[in-house]
Amino acid sequence: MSITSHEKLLHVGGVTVRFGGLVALSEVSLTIRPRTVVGVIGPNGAGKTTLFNVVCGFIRPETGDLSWKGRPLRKHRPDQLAGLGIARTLQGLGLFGGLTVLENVMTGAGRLARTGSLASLLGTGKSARDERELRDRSMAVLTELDVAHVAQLHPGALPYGVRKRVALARALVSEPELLLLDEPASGLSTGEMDELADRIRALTEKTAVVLVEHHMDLVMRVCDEVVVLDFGEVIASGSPDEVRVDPAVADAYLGTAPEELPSA
Ligand SMILES: Nc1ncnc2c1ncn2[C@@H]1O[C@H](COP(=O)(O)OP(=O)(O)OP(=O)(O)O)[C@@H](O)[C@H]1O
Repeated sequence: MSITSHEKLLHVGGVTVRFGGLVALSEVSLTIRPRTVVGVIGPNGAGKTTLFNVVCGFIRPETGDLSWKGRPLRKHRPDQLAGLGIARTLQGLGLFGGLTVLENVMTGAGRLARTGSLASLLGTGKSARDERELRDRSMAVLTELDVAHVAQLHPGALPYGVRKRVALARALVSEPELLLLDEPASGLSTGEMDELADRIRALTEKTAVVLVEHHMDLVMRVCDEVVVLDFGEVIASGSPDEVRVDPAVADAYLGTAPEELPSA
């Protein structure tokens, strides 16, 4: 069945990025449909983070285009993402050490800020009711992620796995239609990774997810579609089952026979 434009949430078309003489992305295209999980995998240096950064507006592609819900996405900046309905978590988490967990989560509400909530938080348009609503919403997301008990603590004092949940809560508070996750499983225990897998699947009730991840077992378990990059090129894409048996993928992951790739 062909994909009609209204079914495309995000489309990346023929994107090329160069750093000096190095081609980090070469004619990369991908489409994210609503409420699907798309994994972006590939060996070190394949271009995954660069692609993530292009979508976030950190890096402008040399050629190619992006569209969001059928409209061109040009010159967008990372601080505009929440307003568009896109949220992200970064490898480095990027939590503010001087704010409590609850305040950190409240800062993720850029999209809601259009109605004044963030302005209220920042004291630029005082509205106690807006702030209360944002607080309640932030607490609800923290509760959903089982970290409400640390709401009044500062993130620096918390275990890494808990901080990762706080970063996820901050991304989710804006109720994004697309969530970009950069290596969400790094540093997590096996149990935490299982919870993360369930969480990502549960998110698809409302949200599409792009998952840039090294942990193949997580990717194969939660993704509807997997895009494989190698040296900046898309060398394979399809369902986890299709990608797992693709010889080009095994070649890219040196010495890894297709049957040795983790099963779903
Ligand atoms: N700012 C930059 N300046 C120069 N080269 C860069 C820059 N960012 C990335 N690169 C290069 O572009 C290529 C793609 O890098 P990228 O970080 O996107 O890969 P990756 O798939 O995310 O790798 P990893 O899995 O190791 O995080 C690599 O060769 C990298 O060295």
